[in-house]
Amino acid sequence: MIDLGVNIDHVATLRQQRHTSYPDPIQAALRAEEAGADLITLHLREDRRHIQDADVFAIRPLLRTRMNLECAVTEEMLAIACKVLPQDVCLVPEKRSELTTEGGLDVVSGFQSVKAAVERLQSEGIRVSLFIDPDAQQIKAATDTGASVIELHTGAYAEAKTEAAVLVELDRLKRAIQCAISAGLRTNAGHGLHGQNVAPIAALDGIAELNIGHAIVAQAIFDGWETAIRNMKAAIISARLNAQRTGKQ
Ligand SMILES: CC(=O)[C@@H](O)[C@H](O)COP(=O)(O)O
Ligand SMILES: NCC(=O)COP(=O)(O)O
Repeated sequence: MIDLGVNIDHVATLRQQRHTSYPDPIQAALRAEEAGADLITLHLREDRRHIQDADVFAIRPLLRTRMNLECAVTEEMLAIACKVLPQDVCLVPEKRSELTTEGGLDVVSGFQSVKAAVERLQSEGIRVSLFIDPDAQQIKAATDTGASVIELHTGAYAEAKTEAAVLVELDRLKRAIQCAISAGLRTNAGHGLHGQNVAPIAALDGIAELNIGHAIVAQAIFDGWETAIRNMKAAIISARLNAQRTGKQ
């Protein structure tokens, strides 16, 4: 109905803070699957601030669900992805100085390099997703690269400060979903989602998967890892069922 991808990046952030061996992202991934994660998402950043190459290689054969590897469109990352062979790769923009991924990949400006990356990954049997802003031009360009999936960046929605601004962002997302679905794209979403803001996004018919990390790791401090995942999954499924029952999105 709607998949939950649990992003384990910030389990690794905590480990890297002290260069200890714990908390272990491998254990986080396997226990996330037990708690109901439909896939495991992890972002191998160029600066290796959280997930390390060894984590990606170790986790890949152990997963019973699927791996969604997020990475930048660089020769180094594409070569790693072609060695790891995750089921999904999500191509994301990266800025070294950013705290987190600030916006979507500019597929319009970087069309040739994104298209070449999509073709290279697909030739290895990897499904490719493009992490983009909810924008019709970006969706058109994403479709033209031959990618079959997009992930809509929900950061602007998550950061909207007033009710009116939230509604504007939700409307942008709704229009983007319609546009993507008409183009035949599987449409995922994520970034900045948490227990208090996830329901309106999960309710949007057409969203196939939500990727959520930072808030689950944060909530796990209070509730425990598995409970935080189970509660997030219950929240998104209940929002979707409620929308289907009432016809309201
Ligand atoms: C691309 C994306 O949205 C995720 O990778 C998520 O933001 C977690 O990683 P960072 O916090 O390092 O951006
Ligand atoms: N692609 C978004 C993602 O994987 C999770 O983002 P966040 O929940 O850590 O902000």
